[in-house]
This record gives sequence, C-alpha cells and structure tokens, in this order.
Amino acid sequence: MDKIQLKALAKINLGLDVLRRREDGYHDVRMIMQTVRIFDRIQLVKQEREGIRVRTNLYYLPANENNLVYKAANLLFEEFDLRGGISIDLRKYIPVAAGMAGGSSDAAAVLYGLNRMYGLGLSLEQLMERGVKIGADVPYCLMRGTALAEGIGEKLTPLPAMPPCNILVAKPGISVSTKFVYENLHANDLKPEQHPDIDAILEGLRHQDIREMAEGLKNGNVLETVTVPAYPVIQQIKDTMEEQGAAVALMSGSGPTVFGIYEDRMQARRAMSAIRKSRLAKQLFLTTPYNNNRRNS
Ligand SMILES: C[C@@](CO)(OP(=O)(O)O)[C@H](O)COP(=O)(O)OP(=O)(O)OC[C@H]1O[C@@H](n2ccc(N)nc2=O)[C@H](O)[C@@H]1O
Ligand SMILES: Nc1ncnc2c1ncn2[C@@H]1O[C@H](COP(=O)(O)OP(=O)(O)O)[C@@H](O)[C@H]1O
Repeated sequence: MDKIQLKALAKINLGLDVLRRREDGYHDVRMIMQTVRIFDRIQLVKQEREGIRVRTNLYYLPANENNLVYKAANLLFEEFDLRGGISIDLRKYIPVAAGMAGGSSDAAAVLYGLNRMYGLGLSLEQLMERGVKIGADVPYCLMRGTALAEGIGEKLTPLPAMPPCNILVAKPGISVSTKFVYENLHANDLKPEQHPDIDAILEGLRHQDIREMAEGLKNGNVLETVTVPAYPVIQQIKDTMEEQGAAVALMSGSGPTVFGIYEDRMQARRAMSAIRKSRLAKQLFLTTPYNNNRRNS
C-alpha cells in the first residue's frame, strides 16, 4: 500500500474533572470523552526520498517537526527504521487550540495509517502506548467512541454510546492553550463543591437519558473555573445556547469551544442561526455523536 486517506475525528468532553496535580506537573483527570463527526482529512503517500514532509491548508500551523503529525510519523519511522520517506497532506477543519483534540486526533490517524501502510502489526493497545508519548489525548483518539478517561487521560474504559442527539459546536475567535488552563487551575486547592459529579453523568449515560446526563453536565467541566472568568464570551455562548433550548451547554476540554446538546434538530438549527447572528462564534458546526468503531480510511 503506497497511499492512504484518513479521517481524524474531533472530540468533546461530556464532563471533565481534575482530581489532583501530580509531581511531574501533569494532572490526574476523570472525564467522559465523546467523538463527534467533525474531522480533518489526512493523506499519507510513500516517497522514495527519505524524510517526513508535511503540508497543511492552514498557514499558521507548523509544517515541520512541531506538527503533531510529524511527531507521530517520526516515532514509528525511528522505532521501526522505516525506509524511504512519507508525505503528509493535512486538511484541517477541526478548530485549532480549541479543546477538541484536533492535533491529537491527527497524530492518532497518522499512527493508525502508518501501521497499516507498512504492515507493522501493532495492535490498538500497542498504538495507544506509543500515542501517549505524543499527547495525553492521543490514546483516546485512537480508540474513539464514548469512553471514561482517567490517569492523565490515557486510562480508558469504553462506555455505552451517547444516545443520538444534535450537538452545536461554537468556537469563539480566541485561542486558549491547554497548558495555561491547567497551570491556572490550582487543582489541589479546589473545594469539593467545585468538582463536577462525573458519576451522575455516567448514570445518565447508562440510562441512555439525555435529560439526566444534561442535569449532571451543568458545571460539568472544572476547567471552566479558569476560562470563564478570563473569557466572558464563553459564558455568553453557553447562555445563548441554553436560551435557545439546549438541554445543556458546556465548554469542551480546555476550551474555548462550547457545545450545546439538542434533542430536536429544528431547535438546534434555530440555535445555530441565533449564535451566527450574535457573532459570538468564529466557527460554528452542527454535528452528531460518532460511535461506529469501524475505521474509515
Ligand atoms: C484538556 C484536555 C481534555 O480532554 O483536552 P484539550 O482541551 O487539550 O482538547 C486534555 O486533558 C489535554 O490533553 P492533551 O492536549 O493531549 O495534553 P498534552 O498535549 O499531553 O499536554 C498539554 C499540556 O496540558 C497539561 N496537561 C495535560 C493533560 C493532563 N492530564 N494534565 C496536564 O497538566 C500538560 O502539562 C501540558 O503542558
Ligand atoms: N496537526 C495539528 N493540528 C492542530 N494543532 C497542531 C497540530 N500540530 C501541532 N499543533 C499545535 O498544537 C496546538 C494545539 O492544538 P489542538 O490539538 O488544536 O488543541 P486542543 O488540544 O486544545 O484541541 C496548536 O496551537 C498548534 O500550534
């Protein structure tokens, strides 16, 4: 196989709690991950000439060793002493530095794609062990679907699929770095009432009850305690989505992207128009949960 086309899917966090700051500076988390149907497209083509070449449609992203797709390819090229080179064409649609794991998902797709193209024979678990060296969310991006993530995000337990629903995703025109958010959380000083009730969300998921999940998701992301005071636009988007009939609206990951869950498609469409008119968001998507574990390549 000389060529492969991949889709790298984005995620949202259906609840995110940070338990403690660890000695190594990372944080132990407890969060529910959900893949959504927003994706980047990646094409890998084998080259005779040695080296990893990256091209992307976004001028402001690194097209060198700092791109996570480069890091993923480099990891497997070095470990398996692969011959020749590879060109990576990355078409980005997932908002960048947004809390949607775009870069991590791109890296996951490259690990998956190279494993197939070069017949490396690595299992999903073996790919995940390599993925965590690139980023805490990469193992989850390899697994996809609905999952509980613990440890730094790499300890994964599959969960019942999120019930079908409509998810409105709005990214304001600001970028927030994950590092900044974790550093400003002061996780070890959080009061018990500041921690979201992840178990309540899990119960809602087990009952396949969006309303029950939504109840648990109010204040379901502890990282909002850092970003909402710093960026009022996040709260404004949440309020607008809820005024427009969302069961709940929550920031995803380290933000600043906000998602709203709508049971009714028409209502979600109306909410999308309202957010568009408000000009609170720079990027706006109406999407659905992804739970098919078949890889699309
Ligand atoms: C917040 C979350 C929630 O899903 O997602 P995003 O907002 O990035 O999408 C993740 O925990 C982000 O995972 P990821 O973005 O892969 O993290 P990494 O690249 O490994 O680390 C970026 C920075 O975040 C901090 N970090 C990350 C994960 C973690 N459990 N504890 C941390 O303290 C690290 O100190 C690092 O400086
Ligand atoms: N393939 C990539 N896609 C997006 N960002 C990338 C990529 N490779 C490296 N980066 C860098 O990683 C940073 C955060 O990436 P991203 O995964 O989009 O954020 P988040 O983890 O918040 O979802 C960006 O600022 C960018 O410079």
